[in-house]
Amino acid sequence: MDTVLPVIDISNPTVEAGQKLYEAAASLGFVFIEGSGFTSDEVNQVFAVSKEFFSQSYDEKQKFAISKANRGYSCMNREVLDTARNQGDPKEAFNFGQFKDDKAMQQLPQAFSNFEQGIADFQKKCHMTCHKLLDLLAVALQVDPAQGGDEWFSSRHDWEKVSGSILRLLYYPAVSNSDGENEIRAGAHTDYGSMTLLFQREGQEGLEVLSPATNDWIAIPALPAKDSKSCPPIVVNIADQLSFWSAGVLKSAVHRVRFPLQQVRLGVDRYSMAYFCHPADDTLLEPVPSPIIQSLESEGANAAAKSGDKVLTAGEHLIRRLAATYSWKQ
Ligand SMILES: O=C(O)CCC(=O)C(=O)O
Ligand SMILES: [Fe+2]
Repeated sequence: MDTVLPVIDISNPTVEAGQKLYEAAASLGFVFIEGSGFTSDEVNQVFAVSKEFFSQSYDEKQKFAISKANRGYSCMNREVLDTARNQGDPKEAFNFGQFKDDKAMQQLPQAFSNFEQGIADFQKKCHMTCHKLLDLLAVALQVDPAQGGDEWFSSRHDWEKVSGSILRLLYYPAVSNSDGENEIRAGAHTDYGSMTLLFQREGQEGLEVLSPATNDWIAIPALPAKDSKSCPPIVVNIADQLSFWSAGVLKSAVHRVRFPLQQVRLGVDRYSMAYFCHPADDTLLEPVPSPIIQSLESEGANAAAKSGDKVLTAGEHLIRRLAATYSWKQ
């Protein structure tokens, strides 16, 4: 399929699929994947409970207000993704932290506690999809087999270990003013972790990526599913920690959400879901043993290692970023 982004079938994770993923990750940093194994039913069920939750009153939702651990409900205008704009995003979100033995480690509103197993399964499947993508990237980057090879990245994203990984449900209410087209729904930002999976719905577009080559905003479509059983292609983007780690070889692209004119006219809401995959908190963001990455001595983790500075862990890296977004004091 020809779209602004390549669509990579990962049902058969061949070296060619890995090469294609790597090329996309090293250029725009955004790509579509299909063949992930998610069914349309699985995805629709999570969208359904998301809608149920967000349709409740402010007071009801505020009972689960976001904690310093980055879990819970973030209300309209709470989050300032683009700190240069100094203006909150007109969107709502609910963050699920990690589950343990299929149980949430946070208090859940009823819309979600009624479907706890479904959310736990969905989150784990997201994480395992990221493992698959990380393995494909490690192959393409020729990571030294003696030091972990294909599993160099995924072994640092152990599902059982504590990490900043978050499943986030997002709700962007329709805008009523005619100038809505110019409204930014989620300010320009890069994501913080290793990579993000983004589930969108047809007819609710709005995601845009800044092209490093032309400095233009590229509208990302919401593609239809290839058959009635599978979910639509999922957007994957590289995030800051993987970019830093790979000495900038993999690109963490700036993106934002606005409402295209057509959506404003129709008055549609946008619902999306993002899985932010992070390394385990205690992972050292040290140089990757890849011949492609090692030569870049003045970048990211390579430069930090060379300067003799303390090597940051993924957990420390994340705390710095969250403090900026939510104006927390460190
Ligand atoms: O809702 C979207 O499409 C994107 C959201 C996003 O980029 C984020 O929450 O980091
Ligand atoms: Fe994002």
